Amino acid sequence: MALEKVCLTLPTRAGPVSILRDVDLKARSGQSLAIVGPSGSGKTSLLMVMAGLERATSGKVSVAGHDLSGLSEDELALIRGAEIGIVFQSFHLVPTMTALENAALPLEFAGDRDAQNTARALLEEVGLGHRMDHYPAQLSGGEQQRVAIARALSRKPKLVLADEPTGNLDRSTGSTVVDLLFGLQQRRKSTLILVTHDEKLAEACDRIIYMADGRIEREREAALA
Ligand SMILES: Nc1ncnc2c1ncn2[C@@H]1O[C@H](COP(=O)(O)OP(=O)(O)OP(=O)(O)O)[C@@H](O)[C@H]1O
Repeated sequence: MALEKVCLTLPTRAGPVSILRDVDLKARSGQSLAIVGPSGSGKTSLLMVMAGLERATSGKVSVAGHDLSGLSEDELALIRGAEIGIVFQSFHLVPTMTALENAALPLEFAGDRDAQNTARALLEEVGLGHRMDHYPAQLSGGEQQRVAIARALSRKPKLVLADEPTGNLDRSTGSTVVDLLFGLQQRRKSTLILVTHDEKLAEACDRIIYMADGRIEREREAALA
């Protein structure tokens, strides 16, 4: 994943607002990065640009060797599905689908005939073998987040983006979810980029990126790296 001189300017009633300014960032496969910074500093916007959910106004965004800037919406959607896994704070599961159906969804979309079996194996891997046929409302927050992680990682994406993945969870459930996320990321050698306000979680990543006012202010290696 590489960002070169990425700027994001969005129109508002009060005129254009500069959200990201000249952001340069590179992350290798197998690396984990924490994006930290005050509220409104542009962390989520940065994640959205990396995910191709928001188009950079200028600069270059590359994911798994693809330059996202020149792509059509359809091409972007294909690359997002194949190369990028996204985990949100609020789990975004489909309420009318079971854990298994939710986890299998990206694989079904990709036409994978083995979708159900792969999803079943993934749910076992995240410790939910006994909850496959439960609906999201019948699962705890930590269990729902584990389904969301299984779903995000089902197509073995090279880039995993997580926005406050433990934000809605208590400390102990949060740390189970984090261990799982890091474990899967390391086994798959994917790049993990997460936005967090949790210092402990940031220190568990390889690098910590500090954002302020739409810019990368500084970065350092994490203490535990
Ligand atoms: N669609 C939009 N239109 C205009 N301004 C926006 C839009 N989305 C975000 N912003 C502004 O961009 C800035 C960065 O927002 P962003 O959500 O990326 O910050 P953040 O660092 O993730 O904040 P938080 O920690 O509170 O989630 C904020 O000032 C926000 O008000």
